[in-house]
Amino acid sequence: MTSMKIIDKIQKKKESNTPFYSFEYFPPKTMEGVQNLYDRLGRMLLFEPLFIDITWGAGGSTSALTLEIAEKAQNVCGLETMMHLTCTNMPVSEIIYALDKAKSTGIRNILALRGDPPRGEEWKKIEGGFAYAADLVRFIREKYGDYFCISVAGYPEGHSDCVSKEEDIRYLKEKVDAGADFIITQLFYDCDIFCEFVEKCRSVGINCPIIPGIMPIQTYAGFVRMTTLSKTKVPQYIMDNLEPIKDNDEEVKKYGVRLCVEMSKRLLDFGVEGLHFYTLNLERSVRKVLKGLQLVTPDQLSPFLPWAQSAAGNRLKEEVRPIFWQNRPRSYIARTGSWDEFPNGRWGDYRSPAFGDLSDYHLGGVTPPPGGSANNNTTTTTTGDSVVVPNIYGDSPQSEQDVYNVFASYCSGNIKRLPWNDSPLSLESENIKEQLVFLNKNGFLTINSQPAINGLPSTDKQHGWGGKNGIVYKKAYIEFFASPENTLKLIEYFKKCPMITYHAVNRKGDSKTNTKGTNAVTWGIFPGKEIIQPTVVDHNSFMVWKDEAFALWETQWSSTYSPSSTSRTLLDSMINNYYLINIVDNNFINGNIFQSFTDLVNNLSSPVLSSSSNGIQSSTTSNTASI
Ligand SMILES: Cc1cc2nc3c(=O)[nH]c(=O)nc-3n(C[C@H](O)[C@H](O)[C@H](O)COP(=O)(O)OP(=O)(O)OC[C@H]3O[C@@H](n4cnc5c(N)ncnc54)[C@H](O)[C@@H]3O)c2cc1C
Ligand SMILES: NC(=O)c1ccc[n+]([C@@H]2O[C@H](COP(=O)([O-])OP(=O)(O)OC[C@H]3O[C@@H](n4cnc5c(N)ncnc54)[C@H](O)[C@@H]3O)[C@@H](O)[C@H]2O)c1
Repeated sequence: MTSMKIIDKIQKKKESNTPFYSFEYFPPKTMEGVQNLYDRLGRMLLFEPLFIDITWGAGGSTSALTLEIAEKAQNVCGLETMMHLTCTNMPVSEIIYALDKAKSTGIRNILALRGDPPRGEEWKKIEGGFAYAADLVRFIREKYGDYFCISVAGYPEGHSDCVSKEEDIRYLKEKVDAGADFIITQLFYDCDIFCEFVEKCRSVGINCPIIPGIMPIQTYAGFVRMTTLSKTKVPQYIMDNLEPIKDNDEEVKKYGVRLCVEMSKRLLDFGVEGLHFYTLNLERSVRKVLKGLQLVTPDQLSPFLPWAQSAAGNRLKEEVRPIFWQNRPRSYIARTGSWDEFPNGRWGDYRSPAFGDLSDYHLGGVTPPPGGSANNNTTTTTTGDSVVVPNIYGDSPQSEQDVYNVFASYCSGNIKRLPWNDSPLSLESENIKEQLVFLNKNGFLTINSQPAINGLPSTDKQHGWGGKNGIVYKKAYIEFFASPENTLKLIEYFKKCPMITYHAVNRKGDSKTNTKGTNAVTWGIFPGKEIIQPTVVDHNSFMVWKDEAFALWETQWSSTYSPSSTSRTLLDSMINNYYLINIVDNNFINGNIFQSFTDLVNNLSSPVLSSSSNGIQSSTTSNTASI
């Protein structure tokens, strides 16, 4: 395909008086995700977007992949592609490399950005790099003349670093004056704010197209977390509309589509040339919005009917939902690809194209603060170390038992968050709270769990999911850190428990497991549907998650102490030695996942005779509920 400048394409659309739309994608985290993104790009090609664009990971973390995907999208998929390029950590030589590479592969469109800082850091200009997007635009024009069409970012609510909206608009004008051809805005949910922004831009002489960035709401939790972290204004009526349906994922998605259609109509009436969709690598909602706006024909939609997908053999792979990320909102937002196809899915499938990296600029570059940064104090410990005390986790730990007590305090509700858990235990854990406290006090440091459920109404307040008239099931699941000694003892114990499956891995990657397969841990039966299996435990995802899990321990907790402090040394040693383990009790009818821990604490090295050991004996269990 001969590539074209997007600004010329916009001009042509304007002449024919037809609105356009475009789709943003990000580089998926895994190679399987990348492969599936290509499939998805191929399918979305049928919608005939004016262009697509590929983001540049925070701090250049995805630069090679961004270049590769942009090239394939342009040359293999035949999509007009715009590559994002940021200044973060980029010396001029690397900027030239990226632009030369783009040029040599036929890409003619660049979104020039300052970029967000790498996770957990403040933005800094590097030696020999650029400080602002305007400098990058100027540089591209100087070195490449008119070859590239350049777009830049605009912020209807003002950029998070800016002193005032007026000043931000002045800097936006500087980018346009430096040679930018058009503007794409940050997402927003209040159209009035966008319209005022455009009017202010026009009043200071910004005359180029200003394209609104739109993100369909995919899940209630994701939406609330994302808009809170990025401080995006949400009109009250949207929150009021979501309130009664917030527990019904399918309804939330449908509302997200309706809202997007309404917003898009308003924006088109206002006179925007086109709509830019933040797809999060998902296709279903965007497809429905385009259908709602009558911008696509039935022919363009038909290949996406369920039977066509099934014939392509994609169904099985799209049903996989690893459980590990359930407590991580940022990962959760970036990786909820699976929710697209299965409204009850919890966490990203590592093979899904929507399985992304942690850095999501839609959060406005906001990284949740480490453990106590919001309320840190410097103090001197009994050992004389001067440390920053993360109040949020209590006093600085001096022994492993102190660390155990922090985890236990979280489960008993005295500490509100842990590095892996942004909010307190959920209602789902109420009946197993005491057992979790016991585990943690004894050195099994839990970060995730679910109790066994043997058939409860899908509307059950504590355990239900997925809307009305269903029946839901869960296998008991616990994920925790444990010392190498405790890990070995547990593994020995599990040799006599055929119904227990586990995966254990330390930071270095030494892994132990008694299972290879993908294990369904949550499923539901709904009228007129096949079994819905939203959550699985899966080895490959676990291995990806373990890097994040150990990194969180370090970045959110141990690194908040000074390097020579006792607490830092202690935590670092635990991080380097402990195993991350998940166990599933496959006997969801009468298993007792906590038995093994009680036995170990009581120095019993194997089960006496429990339901988990033979899989058939019935016992009274405190963690199983039935209809
Ligand atoms: C459509 C879109 C796509 C994006 N894609 C990515 C991506 O792929 N990867 C990524 O990491 N991030 C991305 N971002 C996020 C963006 O990189 C961040 O918001 C970043 O913090 C600002 O980038 P910018 O290009 O808007 O910066 P700039 O325009 O340089 O502005 C940055 C800040 O500096 C201020 N400023 C500008 N010029 C001056 C000056 N001369 N003196 C003083 N202050 C000044 C501005 O008011 C603003 O507060 C995207 C944002 C949008 C809206
Ligand atoms: N619960 C389900 O099976 C299910 C299924 C489909 C969809 N959903 C939807 O997914 C979203 C989130 O669901 P969720 O309830 O599973 O998410 P969650 O984040 O509340 O789940 C994490 C689970 O781990 C527990 N946990 C957290 N920290 C822990 C720790 N340190 N030690 C031990 N356990 C800990 C929590 O109490 C909770 O039970 C909701 O919108 C929900 O409707 C849930």
